[in-house]
Amino acid sequence: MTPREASQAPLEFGGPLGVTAMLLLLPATMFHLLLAARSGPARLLGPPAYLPGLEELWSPRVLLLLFIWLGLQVALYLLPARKVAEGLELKDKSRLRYPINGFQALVLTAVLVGLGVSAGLPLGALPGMLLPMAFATTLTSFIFSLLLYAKALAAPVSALAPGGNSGNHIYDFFLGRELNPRLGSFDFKYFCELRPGLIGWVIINLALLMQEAELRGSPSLAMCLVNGFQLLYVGDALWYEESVLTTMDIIHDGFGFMLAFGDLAWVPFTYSLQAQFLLYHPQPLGLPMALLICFIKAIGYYIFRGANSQKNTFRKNPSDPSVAGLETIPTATGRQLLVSGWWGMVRHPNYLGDLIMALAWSLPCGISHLLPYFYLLYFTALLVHREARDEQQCLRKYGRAWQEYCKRVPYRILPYVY
Ligand SMILES: NC(=O)C1=CN([C@@H]2O[C@H](COP(=O)(O)OP(=O)(O)OC[C@H]3O[C@@H](n4cnc5c(N)ncnc54)[C@H](OP(=O)(O)O)[C@@H]3O)[C@@H](O)[C@H]2O)C=CC1
Ligand SMILES: CC(C)CCC[C@@H](C)[C@H]1CC=C2C3=C(CC[C@@]21C)[C@@]1(C)CC[C@H](O)C[C@@H]1CC3
Repeated sequence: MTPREASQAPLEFGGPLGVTAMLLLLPATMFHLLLAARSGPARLLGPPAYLPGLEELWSPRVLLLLFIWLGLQVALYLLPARKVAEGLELKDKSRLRYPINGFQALVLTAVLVGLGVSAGLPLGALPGMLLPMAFATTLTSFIFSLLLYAKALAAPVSALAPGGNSGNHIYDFFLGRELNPRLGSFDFKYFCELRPGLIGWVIINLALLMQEAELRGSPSLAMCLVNGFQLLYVGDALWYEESVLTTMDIIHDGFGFMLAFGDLAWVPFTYSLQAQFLLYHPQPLGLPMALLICFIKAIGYYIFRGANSQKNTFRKNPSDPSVAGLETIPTATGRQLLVSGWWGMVRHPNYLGDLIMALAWSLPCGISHLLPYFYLLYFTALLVHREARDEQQCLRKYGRAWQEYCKRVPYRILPYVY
């Protein structure tokens, strides 16, 4: 790329050195977690009990299964949608169109899996295939990201992501050079963000529950809670699918290894860690404690959904009766910022709700091990970093109005603490 074409956007994630470390560390962490969950001591820190050989990781049959899964999700994506939504305006003033049929894909997948299981599909065998499945998915994500990068090299400058065209090949491969890579109307980033990984996570959880029921006669209360909570989270994401169109992943980040690996491999294989842990380390859970955990989950969900819906309603129609009475700050762009309601409590109330829910997902696993709390730790780091990135973008977008908002609402995620 000539220097004229390279973007001047500041480098993120520690620049080329930082992303090289992440390229290696992310898959290594995922495999460490998969191995630790099935090992006796289930240690989050410290070396794994053993290192699997290639014969344990590589299976052409599992690769075929992965492609069948991806093919099924592509087919469901291409089915007629109840609605086609428009994305935000792009640099060239055009808007892309996106099918809103993610929830339909979840329901149809559940129906197909249900039919398969009643016809003898051994879903309980999936937990035994997680290692080769994660290996096949990592390999697929890597090759897919290489193809995306090669495609992006031929893309016009107007199609590039603001942050992923620094001119450094490794950095751009990791962050993603092209903003919205598509084949015809098929949008790779939008498809990957919400379908194969997120729905795959629910299926892996269900398989772990079925395997537990096979081993111990019935699924444990802890396993049922983890399955129910995470199904609610995925169902909610797909029900409100349209709101993903305004996230930084869609409007700002390119589609490279970070999101391809994150969406396809990281989400299903690490977000299912609590259920994996419970299969190999059953935890007693009494009814009073279960009720308390449900209460924590309900508070988290109430804040998460309340905050996200309030912002989405306000962005779509500021005169909607449910948000019309809220106090706002005008900005030079013509848009307004909410300064009362959920968004007057902290600057990221939705992150607070999400973190409370993350705590509720780990609590059914007891407090004897740190491993099931990995998601909470990782997610706190992800959201603190994401909040800082969003803050920079909002400051660029809204200038003085954003500074005024920060003065009026001084805390970022946790009132009076952070
Ligand atoms: N489980 C997981 O791994 C992850 C989950 N998430 C969840 O996904 C959801 C979306 O998160 P994310 O995309 O990071 O960010 P948000 O949904 O919080 O969106 C941030 C944007 O909201 C707008 N905004 C900020 N403050 C205000 C205000 N006061 N009034 C009106 N608009 C405001 C700004 O955009 P603009 O003004 O342009 O509208 C800002 O860029 C969250 O609930 C998060 O918890 C996110 C990442 C990972
Ligand atoms: C492992 C890497 C360092 C980072 C990978 C990040 C991705 C796993 C996440 C980036 C943004 C995400 C969002 C969601 C899932 C995780 C990823 C893909 C949601 C779909 C989760 C459900 C919420 O309701 C919406 C989220 C949007 C962002």
